[in-house]
Amino acid sequence: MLQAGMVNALGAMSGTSLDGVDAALIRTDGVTIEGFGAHRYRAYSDSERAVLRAALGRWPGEDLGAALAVVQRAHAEAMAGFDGVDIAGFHGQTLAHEPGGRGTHQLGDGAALAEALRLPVVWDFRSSDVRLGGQGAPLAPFFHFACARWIGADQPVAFLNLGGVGNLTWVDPRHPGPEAAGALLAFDTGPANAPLNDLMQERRGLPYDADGALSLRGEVVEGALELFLDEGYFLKMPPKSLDRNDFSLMLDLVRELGDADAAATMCAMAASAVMRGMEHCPAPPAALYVTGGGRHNPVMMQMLGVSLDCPVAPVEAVGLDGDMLEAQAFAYLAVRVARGLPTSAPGTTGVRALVGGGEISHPAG
Ligand SMILES: Nc1ncnc2c1ncn2[C@@H]1O[C@H](COP(=O)(O)OP(=O)(O)OP(=O)(O)O)[C@@H](O)[C@H]1O
Ligand SMILES: CC(=O)N[C@H]1[C@@H]2OC[C@@H](O2)[C@@H](O)[C@@H]1O[C@H](C)C(=O)O
Repeated sequence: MLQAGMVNALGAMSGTSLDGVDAALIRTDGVTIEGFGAHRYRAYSDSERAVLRAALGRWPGEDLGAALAVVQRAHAEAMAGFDGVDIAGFHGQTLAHEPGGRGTHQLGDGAALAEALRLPVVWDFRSSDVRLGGQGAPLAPFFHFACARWIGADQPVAFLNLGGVGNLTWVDPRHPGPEAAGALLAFDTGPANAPLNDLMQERRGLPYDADGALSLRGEVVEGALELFLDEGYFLKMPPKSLDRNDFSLMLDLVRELGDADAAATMCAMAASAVMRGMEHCPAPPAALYVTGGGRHNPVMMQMLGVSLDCPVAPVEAVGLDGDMLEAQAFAYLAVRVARGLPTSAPGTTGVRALVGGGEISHPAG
């Protein structure tokens, strides 16, 4: 087991948007963040993305050779050449997520990556949580607790990740640690960018609505928004988590709309899902800090700002890097796993007791 003390951890994340791999260094003992280091983004090529897209929804045992080769190559490239790394965290690519059913599937071979990088690699972070009755997601909340301390928060704050799917963490940093009952409440809010990306691909042949250019020109269609908010998911109490395509109905709801109105309405759906999610928070947070690609969409940000009762700002406002926060999270979690510390709790994934998820692979010799 890794001894207590500060180490340099390199984390990598390939998110549900399938855009590429983020890799980032942090210095931590798995409790406190001492500082952040170098980072890199390695994009998937169009052909690599097509291979990964075709593998979505597949489970271990199915034909995944081509997708696995893409994941391994992209991560080996993204994570190579960083100086002074002690340990690595490898999330893998989520292909399927069905916590109450078949489980959760992150494609990736940590043992092979440990050989390629010649580093100890922590991987398969979510399975044990699911096996013990948890959602297996979100897992960033323990890191968010450390971030709240790092930014000097002395009252509850919230972090919102607007990735393909949205997830919200409410943190009370006055507790002694993230494992304390009541320190964290976290869950997936609903779809964020994934359906908007699918719309852009379908109608414009573009991967996403860059800087909200199309959404800015549209009007929100209230009828479609109301139908969306009728979904039972929003009434469900946390814990709750989503697969990328759980809300494919969203595209159907905007099918008859013009491109700009459809895009604007989808932004409103993502923002309203967050608004509904905020109702679950035990107390209003002092601020909501937004991370993930959606913070670059001014329409989504503006809608959040007007609909929430607390200040809304990108995480950069408090000195964090919203493009790298998830990669940093899996670096931090890798150190926790290696030190035998928990990575999820009843308030984050709904697991019955504290769980430290993840396997550790060491390079041979
Ligand atoms: N400049 C921009 N303008 C508008 N949207 C953007 C911009 N940059 C990124 N995005 C959106 O953010 C998405 C990527 O976000 P991010 O990298 O946080 O997602 P992810 O990590 O793949 O997803 P998840 O967190 O669900 O696993 C893009 O697919 C796009 O929809
Ligand atoms: C199963 C899975 O990969 N879930 C992701 C996804 O992307 C956002 C949201 O859905 C969140 O639940 C999670 O990722 C973040 C990093 C998390 O675990 O905290």
